[in-house]
Amino acid sequence: MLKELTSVIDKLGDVLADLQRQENLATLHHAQQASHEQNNGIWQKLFVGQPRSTPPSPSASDLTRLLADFEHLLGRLRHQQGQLHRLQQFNGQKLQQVAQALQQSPFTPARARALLAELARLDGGAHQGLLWQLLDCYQESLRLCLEQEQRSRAHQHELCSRLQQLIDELHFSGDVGAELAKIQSQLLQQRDGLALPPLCLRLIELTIEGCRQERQNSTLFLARLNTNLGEMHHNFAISLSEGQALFDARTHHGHHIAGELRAIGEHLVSQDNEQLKEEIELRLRSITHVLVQHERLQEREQSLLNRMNAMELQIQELKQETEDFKQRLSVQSEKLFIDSLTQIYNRAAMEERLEVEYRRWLRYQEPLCIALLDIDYFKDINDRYGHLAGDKALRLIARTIQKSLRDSDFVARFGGEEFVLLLPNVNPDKLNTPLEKLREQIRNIPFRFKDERVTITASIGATLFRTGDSTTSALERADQALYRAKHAGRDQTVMA
Ligand SMILES: Nc1nc2c(ncn2[C@@H]2O[C@H](COP(=O)(O)OP(=O)(O)OP(=O)(O)O)[C@@H](O)[C@H]2O)c(=O)[nH]1
Repeated sequence: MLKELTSVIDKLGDVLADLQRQENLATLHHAQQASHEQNNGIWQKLFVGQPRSTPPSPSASDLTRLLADFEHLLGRLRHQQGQLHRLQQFNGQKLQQVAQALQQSPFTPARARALLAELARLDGGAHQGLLWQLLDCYQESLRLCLEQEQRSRAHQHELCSRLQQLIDELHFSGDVGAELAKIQSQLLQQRDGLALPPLCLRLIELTIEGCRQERQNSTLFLARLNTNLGEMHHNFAISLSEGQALFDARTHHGHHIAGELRAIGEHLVSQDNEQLKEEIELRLRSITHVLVQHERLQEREQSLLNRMNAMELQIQELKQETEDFKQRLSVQSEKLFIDSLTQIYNRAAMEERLEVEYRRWLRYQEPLCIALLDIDYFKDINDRYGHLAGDKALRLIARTIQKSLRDSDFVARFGGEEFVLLLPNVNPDKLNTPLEKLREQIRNIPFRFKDERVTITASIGATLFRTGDSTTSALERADQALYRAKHAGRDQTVMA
């Protein structure tokens, strides 16, 4: 997919370069035509009547706008290409790790091993992220089968809900989509832990199948786009050389006419009458000949302009198609960075953003805070009011955190009931204030489960980046601070 995208981006780059050349030519053409008309205007009026007004070139007036649009589009596509590439690398590594762990496990059955081999051959593309999570669930379900019944029930429930969330993120249509929906409802009533591993495997198979189909569709779409761009590139090249040839010919004719007129002027002063008459007749025949050719050139120019009009339409259509494609890409990469339950950023997005903020911190040394927020006794909420109540609480808490932060701050669901916050450019002396305010806001959310008013609290561990820190060392320090907050009785903020 990335390869096809790269080739489309390259083609767009070619078309953009053509557009730029076309614009330069149009500008030059207009400038030279203006000066040419100024020089010969009087003579033209004398011999040809009013100068024929050339219809305004559509490309000249609209090219600048098109160029800016194309450049913008190209820039955004390149940016998205980079983002996708990094994310695919991350997900690819994760996929490899989980697959390796499964390969090495003595409990992995033959069907799963066959699927792992298939996965190694498949380029999962945009779905690598989901695939490694599904493999992770599968590994977990195998482990649950081997565990004691008592402990495994809660975990089994959790795993079912995780799998349902993952299915939510898959947007396959047709048979694959229908079977996924069936599995999702099976997961709702899942009682038997032993049935989970085969269900997981079926999910992985379906994801691979869906991936293949989606890849096929994307490849077809990109191939069509690529062909269209290729044709456009070709047409541009032809029009460009045709335009250049016409321009050269018109300039040549202009010089010719000017030369003839100059010669007439010279003869007027130096020759006697009879000779002068012959000379002028000869010159006029020559000028008439040039003017006929000139008319033909103008017809050719008119047809070139018509072709360019048609090409502009083609460009607009192509732009629309590329815009649609960009939209699809955006939706896809957004989905890759958004947590499906809470609709805030997920861990992958956090890792991207952390890198960006860290590099900015290294460069400008403005205070950067990283904080971990973990909901207290969340397991009790699940156990007492059910998993769905737990999910609802997570959604509300995520929304509360998001609302409480400044626009420049960042929050992501780190996993389970844990969130990570990045607060750039904070006042180190007043760092506690926004974090304590946030903790209070969570505590004051009016939860109501089974007609009971429930207070949910959170613990926060936070730290500022220090000289010599890496992203990992700062994150570990925030984690230790969170650990201390939990052990000191929860519902508090600890700075490290
Ligand atoms: N409903 C729901 N629960 C989840 C989700 N992800 C993780 N959990 C639950 O979050 C709970 C976390 O439990 P623990 O790690 O023991 O932590 P805790 O109960 O919050 O206790 P402390 O963190 O020590 O205060 C587990 O029961 C998980 O099942 C989810 O997406 N939805």
